Amino acid sequence: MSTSAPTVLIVDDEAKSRDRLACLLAPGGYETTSAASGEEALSSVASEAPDLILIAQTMPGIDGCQVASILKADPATENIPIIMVTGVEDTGMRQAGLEAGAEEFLSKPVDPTELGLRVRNLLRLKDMGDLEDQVLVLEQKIAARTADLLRFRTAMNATPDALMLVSRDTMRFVEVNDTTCAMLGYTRAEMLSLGPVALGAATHDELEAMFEPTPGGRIKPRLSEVTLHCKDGGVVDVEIHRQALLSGNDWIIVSVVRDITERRVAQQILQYQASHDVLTGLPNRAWFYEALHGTVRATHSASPSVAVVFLDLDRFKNVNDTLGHAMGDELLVQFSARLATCVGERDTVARLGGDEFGLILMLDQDPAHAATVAGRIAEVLYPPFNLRGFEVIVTASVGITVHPQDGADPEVLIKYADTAMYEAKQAGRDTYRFFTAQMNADALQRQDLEHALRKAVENEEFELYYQPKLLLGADTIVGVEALLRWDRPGHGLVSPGLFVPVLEETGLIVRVGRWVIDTACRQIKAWSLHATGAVQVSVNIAGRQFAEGDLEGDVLRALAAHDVPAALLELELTETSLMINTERTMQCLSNLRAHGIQVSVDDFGTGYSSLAYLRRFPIDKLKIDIAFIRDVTTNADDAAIVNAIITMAHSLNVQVVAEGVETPAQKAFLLAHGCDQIQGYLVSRPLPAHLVTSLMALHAAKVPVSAAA
Ligand SMILES: Nc1nc2c(ncn2[C@@H]2O[C@H](COP(=O)(O)O[C@H]3[C@@H](O)[C@H](n4cnc5c(=O)[nH]c(N)nc54)O[C@@H]3COP(=O)(O)O)[C@@H](O)[C@H]2O)c(=O)[nH]1
Repeated sequence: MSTSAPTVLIVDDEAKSRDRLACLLAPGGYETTSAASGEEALSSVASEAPDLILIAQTMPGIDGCQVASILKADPATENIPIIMVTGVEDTGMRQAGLEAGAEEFLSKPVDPTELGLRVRNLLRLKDMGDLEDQVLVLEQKIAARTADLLRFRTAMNATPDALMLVSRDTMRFVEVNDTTCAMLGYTRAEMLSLGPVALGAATHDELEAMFEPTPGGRIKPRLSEVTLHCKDGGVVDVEIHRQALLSGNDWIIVSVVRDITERRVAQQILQYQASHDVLTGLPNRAWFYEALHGTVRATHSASPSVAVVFLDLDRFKNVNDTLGHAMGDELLVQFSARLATCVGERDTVARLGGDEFGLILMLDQDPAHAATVAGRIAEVLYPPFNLRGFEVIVTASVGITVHPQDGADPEVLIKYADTAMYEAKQAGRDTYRFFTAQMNADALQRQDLEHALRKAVENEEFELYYQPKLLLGADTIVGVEALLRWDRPGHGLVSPGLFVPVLEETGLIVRVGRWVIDTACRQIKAWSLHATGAVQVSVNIAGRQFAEGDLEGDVLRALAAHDVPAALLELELTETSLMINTERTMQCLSNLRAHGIQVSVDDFGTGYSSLAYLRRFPIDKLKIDIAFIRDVTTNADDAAIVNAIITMAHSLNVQVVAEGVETPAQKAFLLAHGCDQIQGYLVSRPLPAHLVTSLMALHAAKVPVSAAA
């Protein structure tokens, strides 16, 4: 509704009438305009619509009725009230005017009071009509806005993500969806009284930073992962995608918030699996290395010094081999639990792989604390492990190195701990060793030896020497033992006592052992073709040759390749190698023996087996270890043991060879007690094949063999 003066358009072809009407309306405060014809009236309305029209019914050209019907037919002008002014009091004319759309009639001469009343009433009615129209328009707008809002809310609530709109002015939420409320446990009203800062979603500064444009003038969206606080005190991990937007004249931040609890849990599980050992639940090697790097970096703040400890279970392989892998696993699980009780809260225990474990110990003051822990480990290992009814006793070898005294680099510390552990093994197991500089020198030397041995295998730097065995009583050479020799370039002959253990540890013995068998068979053949005649040759077989190689195949192939009778080859095995991998070893020996190959047990007496135990194996000979022969003539115990071995072996139909016989007195003792053969420096040192050939020739010519040696 207009607040300015109402406008009235006066239409009449007579100027006098127009003026009179204008005069009559002036006191009412109306603003009047005039038109002299129907055409002029229509154009005036088109340019500016009046609030009311006073129009003469009869006019030349377009008359009052025509103007009325045109205006009433147009929605833009249909609401303008029209008073038709007529000079003719005629019912037909009046009816035509009403039909054309005029609201009122006035007769000329127009009564001023009536004119005033009719104009006022019609304008009031029009105002009311305008108001209704406006209310209607407003209602329509409100309905449209409500529908918009509903659509917006429905859309917001339809997404599984939480949506939050934040006003920049207040830094509070101005709109949130149902998911937000469900996620955080607040009602919508409660949410609208809060802001992102209160939920822990961001700091005020971080939110303000959202509005900083890039150098190119863009407001960039941001992605972040945070933990939101819920109403009940709980938390929820979320990923928030934020974008600052201009909404009308206000800036808002639109945040799309996604619950990533499941993703985080999955990540944590993956992380755990990547850093922990599945079997024992202990941290794994990768984690241990990472922890050691971190500890060494922080040593000065965390602890003045740190011990790195490597631990290896002794003869764990035996448990796997004899009781099976499931029992081996069970042992590792039980051991891990015991090990964890040996360290403090700040220390680390990890499984490095197999039966190898690593510890990082915080040594507040005293490096000897590491020795205390090693002692505790020995103690917790003392009670036997119960593996589904089987009682198993286990010991461990422990190597310790201390940072920063021994080294600063984690890799070096790990190497040193490993070296110290190796030394503990070498010292007889079930003990611990602190790393020393000498150990490092030894380790480097061993590394050098290992490297040179690998080259020796490639370059075929090995040779076989042979040591004769004498048949007691007859004093004839009945065989020889093949002994490996290595002429190391630049070093000369290296003692087998030094390099054979390295060949065994590295597994190179499998390849070298195959070469020994082949070379021995070639030599048997050579002697068979020589005047000396056939000679039985025994070769030493290492335990790993049973476990890893194809010993049976190697032996049969060598015999066939050199066309050698099986009876001329003897295999010498230590008691220990017989006890490892028992089933496989026994099967292999039985098969070879079935081909006629002889089997002898070397170094007898140094292991823990009894003769009764050895009966299970298909063996032909026992070689009494040099340790019992050395003092056999002076030590009553050794004499008794040797005597007992000879008697028991004979009762089992097994021949006896005495090793390391150096004196005629030893020989006499052994002859007197029924020993079958002797081997030792008294007969001959190990010799190259051609010298053994000469020795056998001399022997055949009845030259005393001791003189030839
Ligand atoms: N798996 C393999 N092991 C092998 C092979 N060749 C040798 N070896 C083993 O190396 C160890 C040391 O051997 P070696 O230095 O050759 O010593 C042998 C003899 O020289 C020594 N011996 C012989 N008689 C005497 C003696 O009167 N006194 C004395 N002090 N030593 C003597 O004994 C060694 C032979 O021992 P054994 O094998 O137990 O019969 C040694 O363990 C070898 O077995 C190989 O090819 N494979």
